[in-house]
Amino acid sequence: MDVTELALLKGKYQTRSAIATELINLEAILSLPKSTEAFISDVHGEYDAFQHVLRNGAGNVKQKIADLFAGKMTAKTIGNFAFLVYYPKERLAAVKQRYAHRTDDLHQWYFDTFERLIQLLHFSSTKYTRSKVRKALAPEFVYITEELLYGDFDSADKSGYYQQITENIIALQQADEFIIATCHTIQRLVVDHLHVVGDIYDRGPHPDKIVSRLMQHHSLDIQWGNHDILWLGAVSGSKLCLANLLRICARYNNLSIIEDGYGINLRHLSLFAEEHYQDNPAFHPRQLHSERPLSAAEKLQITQIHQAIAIIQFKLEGPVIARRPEFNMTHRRLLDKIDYQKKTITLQGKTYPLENTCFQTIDPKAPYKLLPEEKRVIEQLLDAFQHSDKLQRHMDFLMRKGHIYLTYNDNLIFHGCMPVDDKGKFQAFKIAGKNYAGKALFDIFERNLRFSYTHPQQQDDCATDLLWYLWTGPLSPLFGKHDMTTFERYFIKDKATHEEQTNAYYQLRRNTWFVDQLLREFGLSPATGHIINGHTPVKKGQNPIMANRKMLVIDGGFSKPYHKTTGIGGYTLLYNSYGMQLVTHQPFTSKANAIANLTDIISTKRIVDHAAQRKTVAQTDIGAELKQQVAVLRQLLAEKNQAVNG
Ligand SMILES: O=P(O)(O)OC[C@H]1O[C@](O)(COP(=O)(O)O)[C@@H](O)[C@@H]1O
Ligand SMILES: [Mn+2]
Repeated sequence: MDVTELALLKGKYQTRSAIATELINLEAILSLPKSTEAFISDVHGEYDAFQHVLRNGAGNVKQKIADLFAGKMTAKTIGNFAFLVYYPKERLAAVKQRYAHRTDDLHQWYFDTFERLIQLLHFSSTKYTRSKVRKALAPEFVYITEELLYGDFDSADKSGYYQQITENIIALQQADEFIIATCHTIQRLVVDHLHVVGDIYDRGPHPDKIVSRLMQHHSLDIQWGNHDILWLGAVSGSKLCLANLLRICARYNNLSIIEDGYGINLRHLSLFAEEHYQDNPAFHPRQLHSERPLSAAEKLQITQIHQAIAIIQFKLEGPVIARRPEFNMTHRRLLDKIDYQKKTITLQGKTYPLENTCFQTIDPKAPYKLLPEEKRVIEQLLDAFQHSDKLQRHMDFLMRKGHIYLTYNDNLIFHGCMPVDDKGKFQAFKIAGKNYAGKALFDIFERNLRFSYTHPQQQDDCATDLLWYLWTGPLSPLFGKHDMTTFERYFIKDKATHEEQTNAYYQLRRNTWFVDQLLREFGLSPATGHIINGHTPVKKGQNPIMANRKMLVIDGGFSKPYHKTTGIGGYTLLYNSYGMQLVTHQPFTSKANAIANLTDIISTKRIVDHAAQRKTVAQTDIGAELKQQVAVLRQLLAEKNQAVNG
């Protein structure tokens, strides 16, 4: 606690009774059970699946219903009730249709539902103070809900009073609103704090909706993923980050996020592409079966854009790599390793034939030189990105809530890896003549990102180039692979060249000694800490829980294109007062399907660890702050008591 906070606290509680009341309050809070945290990762634009997980409290809502109504509800009733809590509006519509001409039955349903919801709300809020619960209630229903929540239903004197309230809710046509508001409050209370472990953006269709939804969330933090960095990088002035994200949008048939989502016009790029590129199978957009099939003209247009932006990207890479020798990426300057006549490329001494080439805008004598139109297109796009209000708001939010890593309640959270050598020694990266490794490496990247973000007009400076490095550099903690072989995958058949060698971190993190060393590096205790990562999809047959249960990887693949390799629809991790649980989600098909068939996507829960004793708020980071306040208030009270007692 700093001096101003101390002064504020002293100023706020002037009288002895005010201090005593606050002390009683704080100490009571410290003894409450620790609230529930949920971790989610690599959502990659899959808004509906993400929403579902928020609505079902990462599986927690159903668990609470099952615990509370054990022996009183069948599995089917539990499922029905759970879906009402997840999707109250849609489920209400179905119920009202069912009871269309049976008002009495509908009223009975309302009475039963009010009672169950209030019981569930009560059960979900026992860990919190009344003041916190009040903040989670819809303002228009605070009074009514509190009466129902804390009322004494058994007292004969009051039973008429409660009956009057519930009957009036129906008579005054507030029943639906009340049910919807209460369900939202329950959703909110079952998970008190959300950690988003990176990669909100790219591949899936609606990252913008995810960010808008997160902006409404009551309590969260974000660890940036390499894909999020592309978007932050573009707004910070990196043309390379911009070219990469556009290329990925074209590749996944997602250009509408740019145009419709963020109101950025792609006309110049599209016209340029149409003029210079033809059809090319290597650049066809990937399409999932569930999507509306593209017309031939649409497909051709995206294929042309895809090639145009990919070539701009490869051209832009040359000068950045050249001006930053400390990036050690000279081998990634590829356009000067091509024999344009023979259509071959020589990599590490080996020559490969090139296929699906589209090098017509490249001058073999100056392969990295942009055509004047290419220059204009990318500059115009950068300007548009930097002037989209909505994108700016979203990126501001990502900056405000985001970090490269976070330590929170004993745990270390980051998206990718800590770059290490085979022995587990932290690898050093040189920035402006100085070496950074371990925690210092994470910190210097974050400092540069914040600098670049606040200086968007500086586009060729080191801080901005480092943003692109974070996307693809061999020592980037967000990437963690030696090369990103994008070029090879478009143009070279030999799959050996497509391989992306991973940092030794991904092997070593299976070992307890290694995880302990990392926790210590960040000032955490190996006895209580965990590391939580996203980034690498946990493939079928692999275990997401490693190193004596201290290392947890929760990229289960929300991303639809990865469902085949992971076999599941994603993981979430829950950390409550009893310990940690890993929740596996089945692939999510669509919201409409989930509601119509009541198909939940939670499959299994695996206990990661189980606390012998329930953890309390006192054992959390917030608890540590509260304890400091308690100490200050105690001292203040002692001084005041002494003054009174003389
Ligand atoms: O599957 P795609 O779209 O070709 O993307 C592959 C690229 O994505 C990456 O895996 C990075 O994205 P992730 O952070 O989602 O793993 C690169 O290593 C790789 O080159
Ligand atoms: Mn990633």
